[in-house]
Amino acid sequence: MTQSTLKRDCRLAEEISEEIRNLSDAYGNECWKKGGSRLAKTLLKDVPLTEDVPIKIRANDVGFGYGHQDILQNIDFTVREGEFVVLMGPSGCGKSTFLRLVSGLSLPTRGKLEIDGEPVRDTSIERAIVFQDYSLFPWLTTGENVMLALSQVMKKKKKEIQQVAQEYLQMVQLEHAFDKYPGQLSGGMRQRAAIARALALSADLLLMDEPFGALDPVTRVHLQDLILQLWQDRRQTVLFVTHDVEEALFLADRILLFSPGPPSIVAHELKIPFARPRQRKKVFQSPEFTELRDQLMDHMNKGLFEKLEREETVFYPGDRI
Ligand SMILES: Nc1ncnc2c1ncn2[C@@H]1O[C@H](COP(=O)(O)OP(=O)(O)OP(=O)(O)O)[C@@H](O)[C@H]1O
Repeated sequence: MTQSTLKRDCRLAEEISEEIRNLSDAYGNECWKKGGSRLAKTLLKDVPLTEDVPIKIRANDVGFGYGHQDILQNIDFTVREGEFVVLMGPSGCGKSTFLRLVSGLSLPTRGKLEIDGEPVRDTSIERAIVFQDYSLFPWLTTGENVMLALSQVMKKKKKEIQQVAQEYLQMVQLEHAFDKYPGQLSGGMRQRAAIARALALSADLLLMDEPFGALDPVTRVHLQDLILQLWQDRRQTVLFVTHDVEEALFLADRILLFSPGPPSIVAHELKIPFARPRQRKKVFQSPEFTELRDQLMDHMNKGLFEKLEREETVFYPGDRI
């Protein structure tokens, strides 16, 4: 063994023991399974996604409808562990509906939807979701909303849980709102509180439905960077819905574009080649960025114009809120 490999292995051993200490502090002994999987992800965080990475979500001919109206049809794709996948498509095409299916809040009316090789039958603490309408408990303060989520995954005393909740609220610049009720917050603040609550769960799968829709541009940029930073550290699998083309290109490994529908299918898939960790300026100024943005806009416009040619109603984002 050379001196440099010895040094490298010692450093790795130090990192492993440090991580084990952190995990044991954070979760206690009951949660070693979860701790072990986080440890593996932490150690593998800089390893690129390859075909060898296990499949997290598999949709096989998935369909869903309300009554006689089919909303989603023949949805077929896989998402690998640790992938950041963005879902895009015109308003009303079924992106939120698909997130509900993955979360287990609704079940497919046809086809198979699996997570970790098991059919989705119910909701799970391993799947954190940020809804468009924030859905905080109005009778709890902002801090209590985050603490409630944390108490599901941390076996700790109230004071420690309170401290961690404060840290998550600080991440979304909301530490001053700990004792305020959701009704006392602005829409953007409620949205940030819901994001803090979802992040606090450290779930394997993070489902985000237009999480930055109500935010001002500066806060939006801050939260995009935060999500990417946390994703880089934790390597959660993320499904993220947005109407913002630039946001999608900056965040995603892959973009799935739904057709206008209903019923909608996954009409196009775009792989995003920018190296990680990503630097905003570098990405936005690259020639590939402009090319990908134009490609994506072309695909989105094509779907909409086809729909108009069939003389169907086209909805705009926000029409249905
Ligand atoms: N509870 C419901 N009952 C009947 N139809 C519904 C219900 N919820 C949603 N829909 C319909 O399902 C379709 C898909 O809605 P969904 O909210 O999934 O679209 P979306 O792509 O997320 O839209 P947006 O971008 O506007 O949020 C729409 O036509 C909508 O009207």
